[in-house]
Amino acid sequence: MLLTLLDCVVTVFVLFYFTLFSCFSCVTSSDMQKKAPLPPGQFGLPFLGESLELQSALQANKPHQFFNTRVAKYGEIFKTHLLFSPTVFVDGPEWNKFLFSNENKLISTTWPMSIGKLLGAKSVANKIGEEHKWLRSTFHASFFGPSGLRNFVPRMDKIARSHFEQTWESKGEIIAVKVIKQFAFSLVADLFLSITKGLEFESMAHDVEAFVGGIMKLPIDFPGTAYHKAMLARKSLLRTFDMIIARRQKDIEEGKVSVHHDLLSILMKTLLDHEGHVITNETIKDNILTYWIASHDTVSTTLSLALKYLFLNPHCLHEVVKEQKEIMKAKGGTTLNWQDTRNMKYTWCVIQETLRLQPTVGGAFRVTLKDFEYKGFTIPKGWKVLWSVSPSQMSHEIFPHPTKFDPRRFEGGPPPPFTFMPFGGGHRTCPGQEYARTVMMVFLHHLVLNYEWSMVNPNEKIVINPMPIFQKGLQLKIHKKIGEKATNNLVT
Ligand code: HEM
Repeated sequence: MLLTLLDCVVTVFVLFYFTLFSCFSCVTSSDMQKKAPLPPGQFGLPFLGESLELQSALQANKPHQFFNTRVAKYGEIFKTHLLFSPTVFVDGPEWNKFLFSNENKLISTTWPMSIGKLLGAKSVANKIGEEHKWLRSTFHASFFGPSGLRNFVPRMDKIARSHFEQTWESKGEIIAVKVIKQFAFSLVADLFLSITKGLEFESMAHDVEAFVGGIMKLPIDFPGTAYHKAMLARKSLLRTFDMIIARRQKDIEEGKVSVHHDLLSILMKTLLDHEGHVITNETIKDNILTYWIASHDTVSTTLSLALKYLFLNPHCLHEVVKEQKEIMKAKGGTTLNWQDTRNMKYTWCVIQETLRLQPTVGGAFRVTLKDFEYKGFTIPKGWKVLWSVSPSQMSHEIFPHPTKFDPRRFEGGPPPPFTFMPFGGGHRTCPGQEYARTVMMVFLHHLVLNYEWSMVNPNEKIVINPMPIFQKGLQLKIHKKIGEKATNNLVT
């Protein structure tokens, strides 16, 4: 009750604050009489703008409808008011190209302060310019690019097999999203920190859940709120990281572990920062946390959606099984390697088609750094611009029969530039995409060779908040393949 009251007070305060901010932005823009006009469109209700309309489109899992109705009314560029800020939306690949080539010149990343605080001052998400570039290339070169990742595919293969044995083997029915999240968590805990079980594993699992549960909630740092729990989880995770780092330092000095053992060891021992010093512990901790959180729901959501589409399109599942059997036979049953995951071409088309039809990350906000003109309209400094993947991914011209699940549309080369961007673009394009692809290929390999599944409710509702969420967590009936069908008796 106290919390409900407090929620109300804080909400009113936040609304008041943001309205003042928005009014200020509007006054600034009214100074620009000589400039091109503002884009057409409506700001909607006081305080709330058109946030409720967007929210209801997301609840109905039809975000493109919010944009399409306005594009039909105003044209390819329109203004609106979302999440307490005047916002401009522009449709089409030409804008995507413009936007992503002007990062840090005309626009910049913008996170609510509350999220920035949770991720930490040294997080890649909070950095811009040279430091941002350096952090990304450091993580790419050490682990998240092909040259780093290829060393870890056999280990992913091992973790996947153990996951299926422990979690799927004896079950008749599962809540798929929950179970796949456990897989994603085990992978990160092992590959980033070499933690596979025990108290540290359990406490991090608990903390990551609390962190993810509070990151998108009202930012009230008061005992009992989801945001407060997330802040506590951050502190607890950093304490655990400290203990692991201290232990690792000793182990490396004593030669007990290789410096290429996992992401942590690689970061601790083989990397230098701008000034030629070893990367700091603060930078390591904030970024391990950021990459961990960024991977947590994205991979599990995408895989769960793929399982749904494969169940609803058995001919596609048949193609995936065929491809995976061929890969397994060609290697005589040995552990998967990097090249195997890149040979899974049709399976990758399935994931891309999944991300086209039901994007895991629907888009992002940017803030404008100065007034600028686009197509005869002024976009004022301090406004937000919203980039959304949905409109072009559901365009009839670019993707004929856009509502049809058709992985083969991705065969024979990528779609036209800036039309299909599930991992974003430009300076902030997802640095975890190769990792995500590899993990998803390994998971699907073991899944389709060993299990059959059916959806308990093929019409299970999905809402977007902010990622697609199955209302019942995707209930699946599963069935282990046996005898002739089970072809995955691998040699380890
Ligand atoms: C299917 C899975 C995934 C999808 C669809 C996805 C999508 C995206 C998108 C669209 C962005 C750009 C957001 C923007 O423009 O502001 C992004 C950023 C990011 N992603 Fe992913 N992601 C996925 C998986 C992962 C994984 C597995 C990791 C880590 C291992 C990761 C780490 C990050 C990080 C750290 C950023 C922020 C980059 C920066 O600010 O420079 N993502 N992701």
